Amino acid sequence: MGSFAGSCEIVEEKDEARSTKHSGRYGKSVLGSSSNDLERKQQQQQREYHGSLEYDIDKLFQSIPVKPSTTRLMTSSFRNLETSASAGPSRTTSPSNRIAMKKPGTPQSPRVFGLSDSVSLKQALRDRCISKASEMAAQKRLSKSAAASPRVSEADRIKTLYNQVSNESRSTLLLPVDKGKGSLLEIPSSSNDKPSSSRSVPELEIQMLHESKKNSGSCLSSGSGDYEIELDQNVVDSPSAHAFVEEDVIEIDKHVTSLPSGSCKKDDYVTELDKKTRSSASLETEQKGKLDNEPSSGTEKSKTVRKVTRMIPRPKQQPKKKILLKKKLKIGIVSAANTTKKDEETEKILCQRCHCSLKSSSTDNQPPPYTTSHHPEICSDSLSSVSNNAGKEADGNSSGSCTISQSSEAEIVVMKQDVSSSNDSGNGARDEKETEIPTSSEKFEFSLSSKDSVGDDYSRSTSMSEESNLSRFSCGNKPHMSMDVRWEAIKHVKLQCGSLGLRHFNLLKKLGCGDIGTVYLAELIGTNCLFAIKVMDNEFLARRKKSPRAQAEREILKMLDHPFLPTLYAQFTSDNLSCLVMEYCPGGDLHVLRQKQLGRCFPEPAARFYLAEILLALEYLHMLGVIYRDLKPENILVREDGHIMLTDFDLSLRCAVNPTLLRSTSPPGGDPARMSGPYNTSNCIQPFCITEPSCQVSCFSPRLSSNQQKGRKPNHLSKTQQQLKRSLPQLVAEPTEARSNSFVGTHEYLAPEIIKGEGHGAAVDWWTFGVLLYELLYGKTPFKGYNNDETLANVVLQNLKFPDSPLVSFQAKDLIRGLLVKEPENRLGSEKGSVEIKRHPFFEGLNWALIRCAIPPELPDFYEFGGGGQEAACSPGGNDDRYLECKAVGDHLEFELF
Ligand SMILES: Nc1ncnc2c1ncn2[C@@H]1O[C@H](COP(=O)(O)OP(=O)(O)OP(=O)(O)O)[C@@H](O)[C@H]1O
Repeated sequence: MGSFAGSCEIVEEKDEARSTKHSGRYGKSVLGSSSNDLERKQQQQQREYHGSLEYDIDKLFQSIPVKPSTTRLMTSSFRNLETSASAGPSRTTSPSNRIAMKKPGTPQSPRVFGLSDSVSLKQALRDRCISKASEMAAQKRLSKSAAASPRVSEADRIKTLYNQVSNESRSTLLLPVDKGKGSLLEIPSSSNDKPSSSRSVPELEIQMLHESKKNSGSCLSSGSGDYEIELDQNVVDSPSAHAFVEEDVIEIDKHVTSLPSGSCKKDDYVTELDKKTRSSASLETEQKGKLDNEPSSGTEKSKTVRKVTRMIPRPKQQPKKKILLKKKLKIGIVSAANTTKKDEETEKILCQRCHCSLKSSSTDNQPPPYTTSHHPEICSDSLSSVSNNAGKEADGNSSGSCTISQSSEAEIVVMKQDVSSSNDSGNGARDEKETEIPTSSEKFEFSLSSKDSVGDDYSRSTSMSEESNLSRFSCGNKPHMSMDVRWEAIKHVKLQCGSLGLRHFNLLKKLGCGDIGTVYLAELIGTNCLFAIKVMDNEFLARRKKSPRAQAEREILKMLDHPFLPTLYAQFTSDNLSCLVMEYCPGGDLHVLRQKQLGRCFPEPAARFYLAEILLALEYLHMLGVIYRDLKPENILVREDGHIMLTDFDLSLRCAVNPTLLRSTSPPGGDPARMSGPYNTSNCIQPFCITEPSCQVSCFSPRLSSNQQKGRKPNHLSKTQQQLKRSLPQLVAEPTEARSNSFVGTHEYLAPEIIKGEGHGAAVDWWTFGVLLYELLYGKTPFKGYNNDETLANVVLQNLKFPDSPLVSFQAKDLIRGLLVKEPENRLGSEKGSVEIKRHPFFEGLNWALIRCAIPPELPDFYEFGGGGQEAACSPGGNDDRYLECKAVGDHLEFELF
């Protein structure tokens, strides 16, 4: 047993007391204590010890020769370690290291050894084990490293093993908790302290990293530099762990490469990571502060590190957190390196605008969805639809500029939207064989019947771009019919057969024959879906110069998406026959239906219902820049559900329109003088006479039942209500500027300005609207003569007269008067269109927005399977003039039987 002094030197102060205590216990012979008691005790202990197993082992161990040089080296090595540990920041000893150093002197050890026998039994055993393990590790390393020294001392092996143990413990236990502290302990600050075998790899890495830092450009910011600091630290700390990191980095690199360069997510990701990694990197920078001064290139470094770390084996345990962070860092670096400034700007904009949907918006060339912000929003349901469609046209075909101006009479904002129609840009791409372009006009082409339509000039008509129409059309993008199974049926056939043709239909019945074509009831084969197919002979049309009319109709049909207008499901050309596949209306037309009414005229509520729906359809058409010009009962079809559908657009005029949202305090209808007749007086004797003008009635005002009306004052709304109603915005979508000199229409329905050839505009539709109301109520048109000429003369010259029977309300007659004003500029509706007419007392209380939900007038049970043709005219029918009207009262709906 020798001196214990050597051991005591490496014991920390804290344990010194214990050492002293132990040395007192075991070191008397060494120190030469003279206490008898103590000697006795020691002798007693020695006796006990000599008889113990430990003593035997100790003896056995002593018989093993220990090379003094090796022992000295070990001691000096420990000393060096201790010295280096106390020399600077890198000397911070890890807890695991401390335990290993202290073990030889711990109280558990029954023996201490002098310098010659300078290790205890356990220490010696440990040394043997360590040596063995160290040897194995060193051999492994030496076999891989060409630079490894052939002469590896036992102390070096211990140190190497220690470093490995230290690294492993750090990577498994300490890394997540204490990244900074446990990092650089075992890395000697001086290369002199390192055995050549153990320092080769990390040092090489550090050197290379330094080099790469020096060589790197300035493409990475300081933030990026932070990432590299982290990377370096990793290399220095744990080469094996770094190897793992590097593998992931390689994967990540691939991943990053596959990311879209303009990815919003990527940008966000980087930004988010930036924050995290910068904070963590700066934390580490504070603690390490050795390798992080120089800016570096992440890309270059990655390459360098990759080179180095490929030699390093991958450990079994992987510090997950660290790696995760690394992944993020790498992504940040690569994406930052790959993203140009322009890209960044774009990404920012896109991110702000669409957030997560950047990818689709960047790759998708679809136009943005039409939103209410682009188009005026209006109170009426149908008007919303109108607005939406108008917007679509604007977006698809014109500049669609939205300007804000102020109306002369409106006190608030006016939103203007220019919807300038474009010229015909060709024919339907879906209609491959069709090559017609509207070129000619037809002048004064009268047909035999006074009710037949006449048409001429289409030179002024414009059409929407085929492309935009097709894009909507091909998608079946008709919101009001989006749930219709017929779309699916047609789509299915197209998918199966590639295209749609007449061969896919069974023509069941001829529904009617018009001026430009014949309409058939048809069933799509294999489905239960019925359609009305309008078949037009292209040769015939060309010969009769009616191709432009067919073209105009097709163009308009494509645009339509409204509950009271036909839905065009498909169009195609088969054997030089142009076919339009439309919605089928089994209820016949209003002309036929009127014939079936008692007295051949509709009761006023029914007429009011139909007129209201027609008004919405016309409003919509005007909004689209379509002047219908051919309103008559024959063109108003009745659907299965009793609601109407306005058809036949071959005489329609297309024009520019400026839908305007108005909020006006002036009385609706504008000039009160335009409210004609006794309407403004109090001396009317009509049953539903309203003695005081209540022009303020908006489309949302509740309608009172007849009984209620009788018992109430006409002006039943409070002042507040009236003001509120006045302040509701109005959509004005009247193409007031449109002009045509064409002689088009049906004799009895022709407006004076058309007959006089002075040029006409949208007001002609309001004239025809008046004639229609007259006919529905009285069973005949107001200016009908013995022949067409007399009819025309009457239209221009004759004053409006009302028959004595049937009895018609004052409001109805007043509306007719307002509409059948011979001067178009004074006609009701000529200034603001449907807005003026909707507010007429005839429609008072009608819920325009919900009219499509209202129960229509009861239909006579005359039609079976397309009884809307000529056959239907002869069919007997019922005459129940009662119908339910749906209206909003407060928050709920009320139904009222009329
Ligand atoms: N969707 C439909 N559903 C049911 N019947 C229809 C439909 N479309 C048209 N019809 C019927 O076919 C007949 C002729 O139709 P259409 O008005 O389209 O022909 P046209 O040649 O345009 O007539 P016009 O001479 O007025 O221009 C109509 O009288 C009507 O009864």
